[in-house]
Amino acid sequence: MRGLEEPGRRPTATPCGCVKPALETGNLLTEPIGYLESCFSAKNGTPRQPSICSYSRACLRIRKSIFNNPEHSLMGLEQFSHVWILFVFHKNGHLSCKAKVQPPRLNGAKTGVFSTRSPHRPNAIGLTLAKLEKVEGGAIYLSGIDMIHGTPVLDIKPYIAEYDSPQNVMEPLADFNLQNNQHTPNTASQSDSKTDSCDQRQLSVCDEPQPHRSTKEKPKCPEDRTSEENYLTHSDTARIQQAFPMHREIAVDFGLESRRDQSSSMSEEQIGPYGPEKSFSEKGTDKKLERVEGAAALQGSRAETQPMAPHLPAGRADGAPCSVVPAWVTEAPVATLEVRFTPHAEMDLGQLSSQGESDVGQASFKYFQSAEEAKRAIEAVLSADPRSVYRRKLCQDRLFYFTIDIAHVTCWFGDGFAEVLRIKPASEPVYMMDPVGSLVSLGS
Ligand SMILES: C[S@@+](CC[C@H](N)C(=O)[O-])C[C@H]1O[C@@H](n2cnc3c(N)ncnc32)[C@H](O)[C@@H]1O
Repeated sequence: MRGLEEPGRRPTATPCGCVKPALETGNLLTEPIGYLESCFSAKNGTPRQPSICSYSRACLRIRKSIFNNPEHSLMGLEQFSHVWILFVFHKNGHLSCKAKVQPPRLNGAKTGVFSTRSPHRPNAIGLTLAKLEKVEGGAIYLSGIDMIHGTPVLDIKPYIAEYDSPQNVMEPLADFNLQNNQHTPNTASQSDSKTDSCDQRQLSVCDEPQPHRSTKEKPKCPEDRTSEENYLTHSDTARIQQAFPMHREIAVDFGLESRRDQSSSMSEEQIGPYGPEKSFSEKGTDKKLERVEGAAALQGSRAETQPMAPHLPAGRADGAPCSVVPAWVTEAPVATLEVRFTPHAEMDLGQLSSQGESDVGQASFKYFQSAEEAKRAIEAVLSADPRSVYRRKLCQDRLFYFTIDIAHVTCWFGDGFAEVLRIKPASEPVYMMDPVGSLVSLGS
């Protein structure tokens, strides 16, 4: 921002020599308002976005150390159907990130971290739009979440479509140049053909991101980028999607000009959902993905996102779009998987749900209301293919495990399907503890 000094990470002195308070420099010392009790105990199997599994449930109790009467802080919230949850990606493993990441949907292609929902960002803050099931005393109950158990929550804000959804905003679109019936979106930045060695990584471990360059370090490599404009005409409009809370999308083909010359295929690669790793281009092109146009171009040994045909949501009365996302956001890199349960797994699930009724001391589901709901949740998680791209490509035959509620699920993946083999009680139910001295320091 022009005119504003980059505060860096040091306290800033005013002309009179006083040190500015941390708040003014943006070096906020946060204190979680609570720790999420979630049906997902670990990152593995946790949906990548809240829309994937509407049965994913969680509870958040406001800590008494924040408000003596936590219920006072939630007064009125029950009148909202959805809430924004701001939280810390506390299980990132490290406090560092890279300028470019490889989101799963880009199949190994890189894009700027700020154009993604990657957990690995300069301030490890997540933002989830969740359904507010109920408010009870000093606690809220949520569904459709993508956070793991124990996630420190920083804030809750009501979702207000009138403010939060561009379809309700009456101002002219700032992100588009509407000239001669052409939209010029702010396209993803495109690196030139030089290789940014900062971003070259070795593909060496399964599911774990490699150590990243600390954000405290100055970038060692110049970020040489040229931006390229991408034009869509109204008449060429390709897809309409309407953005509602919880991602109800309506996609309508409107046949737009795609830049086939630049972006005929997508690649897929990752370690962990966002681990920037060896690009898929190094391993050849996945035919299945070629249908996804305009999302990522593969250049030599690396893949970068290219300017692409954005998806236009249903427009306003004047025909202008309300919001735009690049095609890679809405085009799934792999088809939705069919989910099967072996008879053994079905039996396991039945036993698990009835355990609470018969066995003293054994808990039945904590977040699901029935075995049927648990089954639907497992189906939702698996049909979205929760594996990292690394696993998808290089560990195809390995069993995949995840824990949801009290169920420890073992499955395997075949061509176009996932099959649940076993469902056992999770060995360690996770109990919540309210850690003492749980200040999370941001930006310092
Ligand atoms: C891609 S992020 C998106 C989160 C949020 N909807 C957003 O856009 O900021 C969701 C993934 O983050 C990971 N995750 C969830 N809670 C986490 C936590 N507390 N610490 C680290 N990673 C977490 C899980 O692997 C999950 O699939």
